[in-house]
Amino acid sequence: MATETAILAGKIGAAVMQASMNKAAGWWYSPHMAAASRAIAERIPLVDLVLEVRDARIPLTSRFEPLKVYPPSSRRIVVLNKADLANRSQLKEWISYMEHHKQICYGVNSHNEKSIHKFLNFLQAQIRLLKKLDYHNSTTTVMLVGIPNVGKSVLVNSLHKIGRISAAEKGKLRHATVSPQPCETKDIKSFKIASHPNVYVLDTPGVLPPLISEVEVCSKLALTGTISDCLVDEKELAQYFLSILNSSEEYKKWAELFTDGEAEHTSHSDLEMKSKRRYASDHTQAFVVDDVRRNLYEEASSFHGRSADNRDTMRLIELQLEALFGAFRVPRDLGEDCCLKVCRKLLNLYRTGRLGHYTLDPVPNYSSYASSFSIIQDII
Ligand SMILES: Nc1nc2c(ncn2[C@@H]2O[C@H](COP(=O)(O)OP(=O)(O)OP(=O)(O)O)[C@@H](O)[C@H]2O)c(=O)[nH]1
Repeated sequence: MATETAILAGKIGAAVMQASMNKAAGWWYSPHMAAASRAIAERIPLVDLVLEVRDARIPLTSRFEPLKVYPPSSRRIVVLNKADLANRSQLKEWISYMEHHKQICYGVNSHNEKSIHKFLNFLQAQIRLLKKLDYHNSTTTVMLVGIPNVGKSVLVNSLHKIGRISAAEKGKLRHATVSPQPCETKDIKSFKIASHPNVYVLDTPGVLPPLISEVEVCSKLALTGTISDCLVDEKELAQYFLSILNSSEEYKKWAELFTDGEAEHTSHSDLEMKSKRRYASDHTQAFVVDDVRRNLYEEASSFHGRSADNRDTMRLIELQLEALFGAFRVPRDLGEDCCLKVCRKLLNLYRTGRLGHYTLDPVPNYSSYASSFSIIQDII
């Protein structure tokens, strides 16, 4: 079911995003990215361990192309970051899939201290295994690599913060640049995450291939924030997200918010009413998020079109976007801008995990043709 859903949403997404992606093709590949790509490639054979950071929502699409030439080994760990935003059961399936194919893989939420603590322990254990007898006498260098915006800098900051605190020798806290915009990391920088023996982690700039031929791949990268919004049409991106939402089970969880108009008559305290008036246009407020969910649920559950028909699906998406003007309290007198405002708010809620948890890459079938060697190599 999850696989069919992802395939259907993918097809619709590809249809919706075609024009936008043609416009964006290759624009992300700056001279700066080319230089970073060369610098990373030179260092890969020199470091002890490579952590390939991928986005847990797109474990396949976010693979780091330059590592394709290296077979799975104990010198490489795939880190599925932003685990808090992915579908939990599909994340588990992805990790099992990688492990089944001898690729060490770990899911992490870099914003969560407990998750980082566990990951740090796991990393130390891997380093001990790698270095064996030499462990206590040698310094280990770990390099984080990945496409833009997968959370490499947040991960290195968190490892540095926790590792530094637990290390016997405490250094000054440093910070790698973090941003919701892709390509903010410009240089390779080193951070100490353990002492006696020393472990250093190199944060590197995000790198994408110069050209990506598949529209579906580009659409997923844009939706998850790897390709900057200014390179794509945000309305198309919002439509793509809605196609994913409508073909998933996530919106059905919001049924309890839709009480056939009863919500209108529920009595609210003065304080609640005041707060609602004061923050009416702040889409991050819980009452606005609930309104958004309620409207999306109402439109999707009362729609009678065929989900396999692109035209029907697009009609539903248009109805949902219409309904969101009210939910987000966006006045319609702003012309073109008001639609853009609605789409931006919707994308922001999706990207912060407030509209459900989605894994956009289906887990390949272990036993089918997908397990043929060349395809496995493409994935891991
Ligand atoms: N929800 C969630 N957000 C995360 C996580 N890790 C990173 N982020 C967010 O993802 C965005 C990108 O994080 P960065 O650490 O700047 O990503 P990067 O890979 O270093 O980006 P580049 O500079 O493009 O290479 C920021 O808005 C982070 O707050 C995570 O585990 N969970």
